Amino acid sequence: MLRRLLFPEERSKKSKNEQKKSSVARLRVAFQGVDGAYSAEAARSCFAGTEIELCPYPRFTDVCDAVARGETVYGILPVANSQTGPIAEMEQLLQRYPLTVVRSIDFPVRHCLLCLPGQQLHDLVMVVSHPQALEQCSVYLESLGVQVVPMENTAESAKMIATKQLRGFAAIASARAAEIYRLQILATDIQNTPDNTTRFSILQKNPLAIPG
Ligand SMILES: O=C(O)C(=O)C[C@]1(C(=O)O)C=C[C@@H](O)C=C1
Repeated sequence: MLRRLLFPEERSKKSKNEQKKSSVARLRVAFQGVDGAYSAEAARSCFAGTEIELCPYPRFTDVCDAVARGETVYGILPVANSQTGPIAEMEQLLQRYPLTVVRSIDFPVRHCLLCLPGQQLHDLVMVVSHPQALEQCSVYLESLGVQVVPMENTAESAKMIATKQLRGFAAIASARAAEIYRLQILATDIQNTPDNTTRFSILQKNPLAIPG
């Protein structure tokens, strides 16, 4: 107690060290896209109760590279969807990289239509999103009758609309992406099937063998 009073700087040094240690100890998980992507949400749900550090990468192949190089302990990939089936790109990546699927979860994917605050359905000329999300919402999109443009990631599409303040644009993404990028939700549950789920797999380079 007395030492703390006499040397307060010692305490702040220690807490900085502790902070450093805890951030090193956190499990790094690579995902494709930006915050608010379904991959990130699925990783949070998969590691619920464990402190993880979500590490964004632009492409799915970068996620595999990050795990293969040891930059992150885990990576997460969307491997199949309840409506559209197995995702070919992921099957190829799983064959190409010497990585092991250590866990898989079926994550509910509830797509929303997001735009700048104040915009209405009749203002829209273009909808952007990941090709998988566009396919999963094809019925709704046909009814909208606007131009559809594929992008790398659902949350990235939302982020682009917010950053560039794109009027007349909407993104198909999660409700979480709307919150993060301060967009308005024009419609919810726009996927073709109400119980739409995507299977996400967690990858690891050298999983520890369980003794015994
Ligand atoms: O774009 C995202 O947010 C992703 O996580 C990718 C992805 C996919 O590739 O299937 C994940 C879940 C949904 O099925 C739509 C898109």
